[in-house]
Amino acid sequence: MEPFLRKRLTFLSFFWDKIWPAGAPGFLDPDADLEPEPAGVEPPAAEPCSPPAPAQLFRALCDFRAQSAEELSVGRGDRLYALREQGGYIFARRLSRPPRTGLVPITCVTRVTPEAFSDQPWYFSGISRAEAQQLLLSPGNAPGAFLVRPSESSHGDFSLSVRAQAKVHHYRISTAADGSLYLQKGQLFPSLEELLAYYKVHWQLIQPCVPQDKWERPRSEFTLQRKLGEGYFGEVWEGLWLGSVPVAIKVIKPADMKLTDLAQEIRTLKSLRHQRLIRLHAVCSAGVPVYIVTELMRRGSLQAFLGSPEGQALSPPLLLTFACQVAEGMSYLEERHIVHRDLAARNVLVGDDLACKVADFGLARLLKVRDDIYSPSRGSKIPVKWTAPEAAHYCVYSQKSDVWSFGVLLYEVFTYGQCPYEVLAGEP
Ligand SMILES: Nc1ncnc2c1ncn2[C@@H]1O[C@H](COP(=O)(O)OP(=O)(O)OP(=O)(O)O)[C@@H](O)[C@H]1O
Repeated sequence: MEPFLRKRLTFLSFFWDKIWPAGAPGFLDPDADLEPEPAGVEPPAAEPCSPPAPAQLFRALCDFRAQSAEELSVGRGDRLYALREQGGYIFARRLSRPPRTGLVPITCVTRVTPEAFSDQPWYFSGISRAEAQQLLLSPGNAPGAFLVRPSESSHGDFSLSVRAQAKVHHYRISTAADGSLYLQKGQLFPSLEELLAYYKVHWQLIQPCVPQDKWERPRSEFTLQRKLGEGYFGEVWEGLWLGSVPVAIKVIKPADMKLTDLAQEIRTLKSLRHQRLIRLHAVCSAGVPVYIVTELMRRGSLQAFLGSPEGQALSPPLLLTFACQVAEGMSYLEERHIVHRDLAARNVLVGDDLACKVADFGLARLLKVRDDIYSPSRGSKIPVKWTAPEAAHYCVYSQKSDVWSFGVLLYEVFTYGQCPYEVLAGEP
């Protein structure tokens, strides 16, 4: 009865709380009727069996007043669960306020993605359960500190990690069939914000976790051993971290870079993690030159590798696996709304096991602040042969211009590293 009423009449939650007080009064109670998130594999949500894909959740960007019986009035911030898309509308169920269904213009709504929370102090994207634990137990955080992170095993769901004295508890935030969120069965909320507001009161979630910059390391921990190459942003060195871990160290030329912009880009790099993207290990950004420390890819750039005797001997099916790996990395960037702007075989790196990883995805965005250099009027610094016409002519970079560059990269891959449009003078 209670779960049924709570689920159907969410707007009366205050009233249900009076009749059925919350399951976890006072401080954190790990034995409450919760979906604890066990280490390793998270349990499937107990109810219901088919939660909606995150792509079906929308949020209203503005107020919209229904003009006809088929339309649905929404207020800015309302959460909507799209049942279908229909021309320029979504036919949706409103999750906030009294639930109703109807048509809402697609221009008034935006899909809810984890990135939508990136401004929230409690939302930590791209961190694992173990990292959340380490962070919450670090000095600077006290009992009651909490954070929300994307679930590692259940795509589209979230997990809540909460510090209680010297322990951290992890709870799965599940999504019900109608798009509502819950920690305790039957205790449904239309949005993550409302769920947290409720548990802040009932569980004393005291303050969002204070981030520790685990990437920031002293420069003395790194030794430069061998110069690997040089690009627009500076030199790249093979080196050792704490005398033993092999790493690649990009030594940023201070002259060309506004440090505040660089800091913003480094923040982006820290939030991106995918097996097909170069992995950031550490940053030394106190003082100059700034070091950006990444995993070392021993076979260097894909372009150079394809031109080497070993590369020239590769079979076409292997070349196809290279292209697929790059596509996977780029697809992840697209999901995160990052435009690479400089995709080319020279910016893909190859590891010992022939794994390919996309590199320079964060730094390429600094082209925005290098307009004086990359603008079409100044011309020569644009990698013209890889750049889509609208980007080259009007500086309009998008996922579509990245797809253009990917096409050129395919040419490089299947010609074993030949330069595209070889008849055209000028490089690149
Ligand atoms: N993580 C890495 N592991 C191994 N080698 C690397 C790594 N990163 C870069 N390199 C080597 O250093 C060279 C220079 O890299 P960098 O990213 O600075 O310049 P680029 O990509 O060639 O040019 P630009 O940055 O101007 O587009 C690369 O061609 C590659 O051979």
